[in-house]
Amino acid sequence: MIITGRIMPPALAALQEQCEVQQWNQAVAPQVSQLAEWLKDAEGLFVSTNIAVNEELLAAAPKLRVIAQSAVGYDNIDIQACTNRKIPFGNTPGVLVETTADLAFGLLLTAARRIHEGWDWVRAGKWQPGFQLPLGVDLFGKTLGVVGMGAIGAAVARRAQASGMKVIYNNRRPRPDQAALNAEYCSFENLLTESDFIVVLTPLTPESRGMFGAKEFARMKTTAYFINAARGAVVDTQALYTALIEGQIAYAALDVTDPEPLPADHPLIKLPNILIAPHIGSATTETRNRMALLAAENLLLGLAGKPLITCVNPEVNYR
Ligand SMILES: NC(=O)C1=CN([C@@H]2O[C@H](COP(=O)(O)OP(=O)(O)OC[C@H]3O[C@@H](n4cnc5c(N)ncnc54)[C@H](O)[C@@H]3O)[C@@H](O)[C@H]2O)C=CC1
Ligand SMILES: O=C(O)C(=O)CO
Repeated sequence: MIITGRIMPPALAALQEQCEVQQWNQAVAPQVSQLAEWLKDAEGLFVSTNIAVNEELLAAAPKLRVIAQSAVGYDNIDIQACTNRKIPFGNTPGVLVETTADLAFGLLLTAARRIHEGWDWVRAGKWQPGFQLPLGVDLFGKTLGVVGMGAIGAAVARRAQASGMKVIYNNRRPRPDQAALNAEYCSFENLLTESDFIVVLTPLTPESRGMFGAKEFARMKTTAYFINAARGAVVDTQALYTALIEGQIAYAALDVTDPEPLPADHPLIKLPNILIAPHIGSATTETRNRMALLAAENLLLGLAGKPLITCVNPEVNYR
């Protein structure tokens, strides 16, 4: 089997105990051509989100019987192409929910209270008597709009409610547990106009790609804070840049960008009203171990011809 990047040691050990493992050990993800020799004979593939599993890769790996990814989002995977070849694909839902919600809500709180700007001032020796930093904004009493009220969205909603915020949300459909969530379903258009803070947690799909563009930013409050912890391409980056420089919205906080990594000279980085984290939503030791172990378990099950625990294309999962 092949591992296309570095993975957490316990998961690596579990895989090495049971299979012959070929691992790509460089920081930059491999091209299909660089894996060609390994792919010819590989029966299992352990990937991460920085590699595309597409027709080209699958055609180079005729013996593949299972693919596992240590991430919940799978916009980098051509699921139909896997299904056509009867290859089950497993992701890692659930195990990263609270950790990613902490980061998304942490971005919201940090941006609202300008914690990162304050620290920059202190570190630069600018802390003088009197207060010269721009003031932050309160969370309590404000409205949070969650776009994509799935597992992580709901965990963010709970954090916001504990901070005294009202929560509204937009989803593909209203949630059956809406009363327990204590959050009101509303149209995408109304969410844009009513929210003081917007947190995006949808998967990246053909429908959600570019769903935040010039028209959507123009509808938001000029005081709105926009937080994206989903995937960079859900947002039109140029439109976000324009909205921030023209004051159509107040602030953005991003854990994901388009492109990724964001080049060091990218115009977004120079803006005063933005906070960007390098895609660290699930990046704690505990959660990265849980994710890698679940992916390793999926992979070993698939190789044994048994059902994967979390399979995105159940019609070809083993039975
Ligand atoms: N920043 C990071 O490190 C991480 C990012 N993610 C991203 O967050 C996404 C969500 O993860 P989960 O909450 O576990 O998934 P989930 O499947 O539980 O929730 C996704 C929700 O989005 C809704 N949705 C789908 N398309 C939509 C659309 N066009 N408009 C409105 N709502 C839509 C679905 O109905 C569902 O309720 C992942 O797909 C991934 O891309 C996930 C983990 C870590
Ligand atoms: O799980 C995911 O989808 C991620 O983005 C990485 O944690």
